[in-house]
Amino acid sequence: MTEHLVDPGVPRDLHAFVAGLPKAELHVHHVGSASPRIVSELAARHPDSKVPTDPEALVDYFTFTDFAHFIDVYLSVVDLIRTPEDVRLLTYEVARDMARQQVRYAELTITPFSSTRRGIDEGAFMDAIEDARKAAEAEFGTVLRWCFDIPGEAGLESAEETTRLATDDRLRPEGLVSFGLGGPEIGVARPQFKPYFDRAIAAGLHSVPHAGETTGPQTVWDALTDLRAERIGHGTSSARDPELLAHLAERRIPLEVCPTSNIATRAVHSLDEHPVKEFVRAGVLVTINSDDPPMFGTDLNNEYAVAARLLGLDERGLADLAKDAVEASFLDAPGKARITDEIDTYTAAWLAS
Ligand SMILES: Nc1ncnc2c1ncn2[C@@H]1O[C@H](CCC(=O)c2cccc(C(=O)O)c2)[C@@H](O)[C@H]1O
Ligand SMILES: [Zn+2]
Repeated sequence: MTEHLVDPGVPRDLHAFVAGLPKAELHVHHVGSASPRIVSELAARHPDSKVPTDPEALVDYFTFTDFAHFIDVYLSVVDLIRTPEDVRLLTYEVARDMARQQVRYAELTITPFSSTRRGIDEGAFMDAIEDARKAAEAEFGTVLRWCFDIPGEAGLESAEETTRLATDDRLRPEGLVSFGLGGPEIGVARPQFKPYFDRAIAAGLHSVPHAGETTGPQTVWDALTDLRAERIGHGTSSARDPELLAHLAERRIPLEVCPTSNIATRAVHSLDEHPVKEFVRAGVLVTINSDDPPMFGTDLNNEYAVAARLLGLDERGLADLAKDAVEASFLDAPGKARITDEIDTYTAAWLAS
């Protein structure tokens, strides 16, 4: 964890434990993971961009007034990715940053529509992410899988295009495991995307839409009923509906909780008011994630430290949280067993020292 991300409410040795803990991340966006280092490199390639390259100016640039402002800024970073080589660089360097945090496995949410509509050739796009995935696994030991998401606000044209890219056997990349829906929720009702999710699910993809991040619990119900969600991106407003919490707990539908993101986009007022405690109390399977880490001034290790503070966890509690993410992932059984064993071995050695 970088020095500025030390949560003062968490003991230093717990931070050190988290830094070395093998982890899986299930909710993290491709473009939203571009660190200042990566943004600078991309901006140097495309100097006409309005995105600042200086890390200090980026901190201001990445301060959001609300969710809509966040999406505007997000799209300005999307505009920096113009060639298949940009896509490859971003993907490979994001994996390097993950490996530094002992992330062994990540499902990275990619919005291919945003790149193809900006003129990147679809085949070259797929080759770029796959090439980076294979290089990252070989060189950093981090296994990447993809979730292709529909940018809902871009309309049904984007839903059609994303579904085509995710299901056409000639295009669909080997690393693709799931299908999502992102962007603003207000005015973007989930049920209209049912036919697209039906096609993606029929093609063998898992359903993982964002829901209940910026709208109420009905959006989560819609994601469950119409989009057959197997996990929910955020699901923050589920806390307002006890029946929904009971349903999520009973069906073992995990929530992909991203605490700092919810504060940065002003979906939740403060960390102390974050409903993660209520989720755990209701027996819902919680996974901890970073969403768009550099844009929110966080990283996955910091999100685990925040969770430790909000949930009162010690080393064993944090190891259980890390194992829950592995369990909720779409990794195969031997892959899950390998990371789970590694978490147990690491934790036992730490506690014995
Ligand atoms: N916390 C988040 N919660 C939700 N989504 C998040 C979050 N973080 C990142 N995203 C990403 O933002 C994208 C938004 C893209 C979008 O709205 C849009 C609209 C119109 C045109 C275009 C275009 O490309 O031309 C794009 C989503 O697809 C998603 O992957
Ligand atoms: Zn997200």
